[in-house]
Amino acid sequence: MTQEKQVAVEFRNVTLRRNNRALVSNLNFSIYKGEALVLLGRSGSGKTTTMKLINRLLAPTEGEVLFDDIPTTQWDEIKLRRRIGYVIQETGLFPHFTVERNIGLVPSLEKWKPKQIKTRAHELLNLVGLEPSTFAQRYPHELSGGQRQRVGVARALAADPPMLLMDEPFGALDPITRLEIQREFKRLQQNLGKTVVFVTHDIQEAFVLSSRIGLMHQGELIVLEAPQQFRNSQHPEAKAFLQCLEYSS
Ligand SMILES: Nc1ncnc2c1ncn2[C@@H]1O[C@H](COP(=O)(O)OP(=O)(O)OP(=O)(O)O)[C@@H](O)[C@H]1O
Repeated sequence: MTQEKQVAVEFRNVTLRRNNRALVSNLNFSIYKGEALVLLGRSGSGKTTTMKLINRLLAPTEGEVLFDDIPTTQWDEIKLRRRIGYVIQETGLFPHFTVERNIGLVPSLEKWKPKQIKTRAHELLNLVGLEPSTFAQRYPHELSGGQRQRVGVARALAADPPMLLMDEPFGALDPITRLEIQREFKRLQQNLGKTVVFVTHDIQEAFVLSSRIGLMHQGELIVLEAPQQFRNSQHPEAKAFLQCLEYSS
């Protein structure tokens, strides 16, 4: 049975300029519901800018970004961001809140009952592989980097948003923990059916996580392919990235 792909986000002729310089130009692509799209590219290629256009931390200078068929500029900002979890490298956990309270932040803003928030926080801790009785009452500084990232993922999932944006969330981890958490996250993403946009400059990570890889170069999206097709790309920038894989294998 072939399933009709449903569009979650669409970029239509999107350009963003600052001081007469285009940070991203002429972006035209769709992100499908349930997929894991990895934006890959060198530092400064425009990955983070593209991501921030989705949750309207930035707005296009030209063109439009549609979330659920409505331009982001027409969305109520709060409502839009509640539908889009956001995980960044530094996790942004509040240092003076326990793990449980950090995870329950959005549910408490949405006025869930305390008992319901606690149950949800514990459910999510289990989901990301942290034993609630050990971790729920700890503070962020009492966790390792990998554990903090897991809490960051749990927090982003707390109110069950259909979409997650992840900006190099595993960048600071040692390679073994990183691979472990990448694999777990991939499984989690597939099981939960979330739409994920993931930014990285690490092609190995792109191959572990993605259903499609979008390669950015100088503010443009130059290749957008499933990993198998990406491997055969003849674009010089794609070949430069693929060479990094050869060195690591
Ligand atoms: N607010 C801003 N004002 C002006 N220029 C900016 C702004 N934010 C980013 N830029 C520039 O836009 C370009 C793209 O930046 P962006 O952060 O999107 O790249 P990136 O691919 O995510 O890089 P990295 O991997 O280093 O995080 C860079 O040249 C950056 O210096």
